[in-house]
Amino acid sequence: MATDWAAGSATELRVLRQDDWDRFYDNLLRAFGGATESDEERALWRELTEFDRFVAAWDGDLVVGTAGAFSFRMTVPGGAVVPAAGVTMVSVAATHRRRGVLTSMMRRQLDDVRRWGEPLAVLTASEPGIYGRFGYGAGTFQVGAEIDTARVSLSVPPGTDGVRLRYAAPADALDACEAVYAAVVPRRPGMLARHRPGWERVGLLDPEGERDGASPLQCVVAERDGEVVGFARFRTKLGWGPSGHDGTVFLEELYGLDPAAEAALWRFVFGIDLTSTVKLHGRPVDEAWQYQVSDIRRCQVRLRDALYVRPVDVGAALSARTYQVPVDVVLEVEDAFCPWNEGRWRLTGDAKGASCERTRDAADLALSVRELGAAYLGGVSLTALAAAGRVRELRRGALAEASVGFGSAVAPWLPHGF
Ligand SMILES: CC(=O)SCCNC(=O)CCNC(=O)[C@H](O)C(C)(C)COP(=O)(O)OP(=O)(O)OC[C@H]1O[C@@H](n2cnc3c(N)ncnc32)[C@H](O)[C@@H]1OP(=O)(O)O
Repeated sequence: MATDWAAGSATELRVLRQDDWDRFYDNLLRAFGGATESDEERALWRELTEFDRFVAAWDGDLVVGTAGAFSFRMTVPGGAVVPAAGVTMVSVAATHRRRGVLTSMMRRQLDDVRRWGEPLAVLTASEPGIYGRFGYGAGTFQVGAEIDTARVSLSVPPGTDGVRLRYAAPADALDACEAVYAAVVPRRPGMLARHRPGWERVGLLDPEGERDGASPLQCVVAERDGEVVGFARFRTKLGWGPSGHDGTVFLEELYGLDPAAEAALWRFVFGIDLTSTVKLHGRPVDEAWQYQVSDIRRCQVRLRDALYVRPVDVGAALSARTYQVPVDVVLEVEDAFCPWNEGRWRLTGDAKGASCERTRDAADLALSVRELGAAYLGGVSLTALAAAGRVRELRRGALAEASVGFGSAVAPWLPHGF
């Protein structure tokens, strides 16, 4: 069995065995505050664990560190769905913190991802300060909002009235909802294809302890001509104040195959009787509802970092996506943690395809792999990163060319955590 040693600690890394999963997971839960969770949730995460891609750090017979990498496939600009290691379940016991255990797990993991031939690693971070040193850049952002639906109305596009809505038990509608999800995946960079059975059930987890007094999960499906064209999952919590009802809708998921299907679902969510607030989180930054509301200020929109992206094989990652306009630039890449990426790469590409090869030519832009990760999905502009001092233009005009090329007509979006 392969082993590594964390610098400065007597901690050994081993691939996770089935028998050790409970100890692995208990370390993770404790690091996240020690909350208990339902048997159903625990069983599902065990089912989703890809044991040969997960490691535990051991101090003698104690699990003191955990990390895993799901074998995701992620949409990239241009619509290709590309292998990406979904880094997950990272924890170090507080008794063993700040001794390099995380660093040793990240070292092992990125070496593994390279060996598996996956060009990208992605994650959602518990704290934004942790992963930059390992080459991850924030590549997608997401919108949360608290909408005063007593005062904010929604104007909807033609065709919305032709969409029929009906309630369904979330589990009964699962297959139809999954078909909608699968159809939407190629449309936005950052979306994850359901790569293994079980992922479709993550959205149905509904532990009572996490409802905070709200209803069990509800589901409404949108249909046109008998076909399911969208769905929303949400909870409601009714309340009564001195002026009457002040109920809230907690929106968990909403997908539509076309603008009218989406608008019908949004209109429904805005209009549920006895509610006057809609709270939502994790939505795309460019979603249509923001341009359909009568008063965006009363929606209290806020932005948050979501998916962190790390090119593990710069050449493969940059040639897997397409570019909005033709680009021909030499990138000088700095990557201290994965030195195989360091040096100059010539990227040539357009909306049809791309190649990215080693070169000795003079560099046009200099940046670290973290900035490349941030810009990769098209949601963070190289021009903005240059203004922040994180990208250097070495040939006049190269920044604008690359920045437009790397952009995406639709904002990248990570629809769910992992
Ligand atoms: C993808 C996911 O699963 S995200 C979930 C991450 N897990 C959590 O947040 C659970 C609670 N926290 C923990 O378990 C741990 O504190 C961890 C995993 C964040 C860090 O583990 P440690 O073993 O203490 O990290 P390690 O000692 O390897 O630190 C490496 C470097 O990162 C820095 N670092 C570690 N944690 C943090 C942090 N939360 N914020 C900023 N910097 C950090 C260290 O200071 C160190 O910096 P240096 O190299 O300049 O000295």
